[in-house]
Amino acid sequence: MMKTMSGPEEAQLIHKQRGKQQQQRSSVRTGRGTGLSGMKIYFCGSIRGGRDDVTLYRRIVEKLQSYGTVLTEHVSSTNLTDRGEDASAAGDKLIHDRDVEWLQQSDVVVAEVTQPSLGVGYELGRVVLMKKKTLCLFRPSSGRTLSAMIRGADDGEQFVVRDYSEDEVENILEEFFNTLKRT
Ligand SMILES: O=c1[nH]c(=O)n([C@H]2C[C@H](O)[C@@H](COP(=O)(O)O)O2)cc1CO
Repeated sequence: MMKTMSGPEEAQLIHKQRGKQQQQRSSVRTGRGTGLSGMKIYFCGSIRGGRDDVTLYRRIVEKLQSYGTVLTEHVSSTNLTDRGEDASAAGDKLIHDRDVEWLQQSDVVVAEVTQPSLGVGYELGRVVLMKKKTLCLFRPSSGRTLSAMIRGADDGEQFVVRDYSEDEVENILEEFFNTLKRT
């Protein structure tokens, strides 16, 4: 279980995040190890909404890393519990502000929306206003019905919702990034 952070620990977290951002900026500039010349990808997946799909998030992030830098790689970490990165209110503000900044920096957004999550819903609402190319992935086999506020936001172009089964995930991502190459 993750504990609440002290002031110095929080400062260390910010320092680590800044380092990561700088590293990401430099790999984006060089395009090293990236498919679509250093694309920045924001991946959304449930954290406090429940971690049932974390192994699938890992698979998605691994595939996304062949196309660019995944700003939110931590979402797919099996070490991250449903308590999130930090339980204190100060930590929450850091997480929120950092993630909104990453959303703004991102070129494309991919969200796994099967496990309902307030945070993912919020991120997608912000992203619609930012007019970023967005792919939402939903598994009907879960027995859930996706929120109308996500399914109904599909405009067939900028914001797309795709039903899929787990075994197709890599192919669907390939298809999506191939269409980006053509646009
Ligand atoms: O610790 C966190 N770190 C973090 O980056 N997030 C962001 C990224 C995820 O796409 C999304 C998950 O939201 P939620 O925790 O409400 O399920 O919010 C959310 C939390 C915890 O809410």
